[in-house]
Amino acid sequence: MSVKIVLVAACALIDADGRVLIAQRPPGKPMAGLWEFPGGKVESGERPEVTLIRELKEELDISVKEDCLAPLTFASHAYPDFHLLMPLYVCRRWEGTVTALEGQNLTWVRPNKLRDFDMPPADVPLIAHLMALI
Ligand SMILES: Nc1nc2c([nH]c(=O)n2[C@H]2C[C@H](O)[C@@H](COP(=O)(O)OP(=O)(O)OP(=O)(O)O)O2)c(=O)[nH]1
Repeated sequence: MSVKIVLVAACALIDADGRVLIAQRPPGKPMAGLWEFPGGKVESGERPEVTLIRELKEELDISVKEDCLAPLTFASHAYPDFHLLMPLYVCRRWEGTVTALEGQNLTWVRPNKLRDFDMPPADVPLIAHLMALI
């Protein structure tokens, strides 16, 4: 049986206090209300770093340089209707002020508090990697 693999690039923005930005998926979308790392689907022919730079501008109004995106780990998770493959980058440096351009709720959280937020199941194993990093 074939499975649809969906490639999503995600980023943990980390502020000077070691807090990570998460965003709440808006109503109407799959997994609405869950807290996730900013990012989005990698379009055909697009490099994941380019996806992230594009999504961070569209969603958060910040400019990120490619050499400020450091790969940390990835999620590989079987959802009922697709398989998610999601590289997680970290970024500590950007230009501009983080602004919720799509009306999404945003919050900055210490990694050891991420478990207090409902996140997509694919994201749960990523928390330990952020705790180890910060
Ligand atoms: N951005 C992001 N997506 C995540 C995370 N964890 C996780 O399972 N996902 C899933 C949710 C979606 O199925 C997919 C990301 O797609 P998306 O946010 O660009 O698209 P979407 O579901 O709104 O769908 P679409 O309308 O753009 O087609 O990856 C995460 O931490 N960040």
